[in-house]
Amino acid sequence: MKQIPAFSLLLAHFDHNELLASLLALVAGSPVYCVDKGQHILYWSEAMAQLTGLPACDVVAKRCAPEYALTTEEDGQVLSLINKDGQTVCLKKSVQMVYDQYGAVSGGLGLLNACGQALAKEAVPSIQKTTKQNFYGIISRSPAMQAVFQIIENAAETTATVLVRGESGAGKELVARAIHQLSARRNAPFLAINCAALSSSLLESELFGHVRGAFTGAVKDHHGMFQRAHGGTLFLDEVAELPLDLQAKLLRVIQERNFIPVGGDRSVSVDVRLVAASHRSLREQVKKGEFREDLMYRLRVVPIFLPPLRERREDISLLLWHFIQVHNGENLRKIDKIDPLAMRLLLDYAWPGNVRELHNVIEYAFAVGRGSILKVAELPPEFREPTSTESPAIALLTNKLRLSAEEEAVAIRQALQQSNGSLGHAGDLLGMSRATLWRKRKRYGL
Ligand SMILES: Nc1ncnc2c1ncn2[C@@H]1O[C@H](COP(=O)(O)OP(=O)(O)OP(=O)(O)O)[C@@H](O)[C@H]1O
Repeated sequence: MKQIPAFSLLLAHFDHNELLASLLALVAGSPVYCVDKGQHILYWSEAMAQLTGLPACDVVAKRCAPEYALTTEEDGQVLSLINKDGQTVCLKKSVQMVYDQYGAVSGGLGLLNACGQALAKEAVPSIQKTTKQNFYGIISRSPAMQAVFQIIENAAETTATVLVRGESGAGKELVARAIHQLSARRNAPFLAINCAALSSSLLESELFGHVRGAFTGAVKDHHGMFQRAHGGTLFLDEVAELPLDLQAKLLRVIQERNFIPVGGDRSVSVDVRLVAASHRSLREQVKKGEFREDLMYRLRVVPIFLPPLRERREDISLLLWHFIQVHNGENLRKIDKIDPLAMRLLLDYAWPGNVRELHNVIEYAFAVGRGSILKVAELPPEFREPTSTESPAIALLTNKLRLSAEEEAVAIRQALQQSNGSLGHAGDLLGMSRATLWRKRKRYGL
């Protein structure tokens, strides 16, 4: 064992567990982590979670990614990674191996220190090719989304019609915008219309325009979206809701690149790239007789499926920190920590409203709470309503499910740390009375 001066004095003076706990508490604000000899993560400081966007609960007890490996050869190596804000950061890894009493490696401790600018530039190209966590404003590190990014890149080079399928709030419009931005049409207009939001006649007039006198109130010619998007991209959201008569008109524009405005007698030629989106399956709509099969095939030349957020859980913490960062910039409040119980609730939630809902949750926390820690009480009410698939954290809050003593002790320790030892505050976080908390604390020796 490597000895530092007065090391034995230190060991003799303190209880070893207490000493270790205090040291870990001291370094929690630095990007420090620890692995066992099989490179499984044993400890992941709060600063590591902040830096990488990966909370401890997602990585502890799992084998670390190769870039985080801790071996003597890795000491002094430079690693570049994309942080939770989507920026590439360059870090120097300092490694301290830990040996057992026979001199065999039993694990390692790692510390990441920021490197200089020049190194950061050198490291950028290779990492950007493999991991894009911020793709034209679409934040994701999920493999399924990385595949979507590749399809977007390839499709953008063509003028093929794209059909994006995904639940509400999953980012369909962002995909359409990314295609436009990446395409040669980027300097021409990008226009978006929701086909479910307007009545059939209004929609027709909005899409194809009308001539003066076409109907009561049509006092002058009106250029529709197809004309205004000439040379650019038109995003047709909720295309499955398009009435059948307008489906025929849309098919004609796609096939012949021209249309006749409402009340007009001359066709207008246009060059517009279409991106359509739907939360429904167009195939199902075709089966029900509500969507034209020929139009479906014309629209889904390049189909893109956006998985819902609950199927790409690795994106939850990344998105949470992304939106926190955005709101931190508004100077109303600066959140630099998410209470562990709140994080568990957020990670376990089903997110029916997908990323839009996640953003709303962060906006809510900024509206109702203050201070640097996002707490359970600052989450919208649905996070505190017990459900049939309760997470252990909810269970603890509602006292419905029994946690193992170990899990309960961890939750109590975290809540006490969070509230600087205040029993009242920790009890609020845990949903326990002061007396219950006092008793449990004594029982677990906390
Ligand atoms: N991966 C993402 N990264 C960052 N922001 C996202 C992401 N996905 C969605 N958003 C944000 O969530 C909101 C909803 O996204 P968007 O409008 O693209 O979804 P949508 O699937 O088109 O929803 P709808 O069908 O309800 O119109 C927007 O504010 C968007 O910026």
